[in-house]
Amino acid sequence: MLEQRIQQQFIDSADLKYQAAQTLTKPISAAIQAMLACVTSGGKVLACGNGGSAADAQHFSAEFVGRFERERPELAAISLTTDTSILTAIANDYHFDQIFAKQVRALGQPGDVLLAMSTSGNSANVLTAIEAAHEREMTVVALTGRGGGRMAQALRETDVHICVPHERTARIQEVHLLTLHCICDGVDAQLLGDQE
Ligand SMILES: O=C(CO)[C@@H](O)[C@H](O)[C@H](O)[C@H](O)COP(=O)(O)O
Ligand SMILES: [Zn+2]
Repeated sequence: MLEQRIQQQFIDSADLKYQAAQTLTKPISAAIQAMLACVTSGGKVLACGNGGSAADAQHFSAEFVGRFERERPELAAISLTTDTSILTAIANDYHFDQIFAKQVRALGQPGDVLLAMSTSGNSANVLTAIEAAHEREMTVVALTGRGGGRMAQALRETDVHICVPHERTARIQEVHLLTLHCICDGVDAQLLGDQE
């Protein structure tokens, strides 16, 4: 019974990945172009999300700043989920909804990219970060699921929306992680050429 349950999780995750390969290829390609244009013109990616998506923001920033699979120049990315002094001060003095938005207003410059992740598309602190990014003339790359929630309405035409066609947070997160690795791989390929 337990083993069957485990196998079903693998099957569901793999099925969703096959399905998402059809629908997400175009927006992921657009995200790669947006991030490449940003970092090659002196910009940076600011990444945010809650819970598992906070971990994804950090995972992504580590691969941009450190490396992904190949040696290449460092790429500018900052996860907005890591500084506990900033996070606790903003949540304590203002509101939890502001923890990312105030950092975006502090650090964001025109031409930077906000990588905004929410499986529901409804996290208020991610939504306010998107508004702040628009104020700063940044492009938003949004990773969502469940139809995109309120984030789908908040995005502009010039933004990129990668919406995983599923309802379950865990499955959506699994495709988000694959998407982030596709972005790292695509940016590296554009910078260094296709690997032989
Ligand atoms: O990782 C998980 C569940 O798989 C959780 O930590 C999850 O990320 C948290 O419940 C988040 O607060 C969910 O937020 P969101 O994806 O709806 O924006
Ligand atoms: Zn999770």
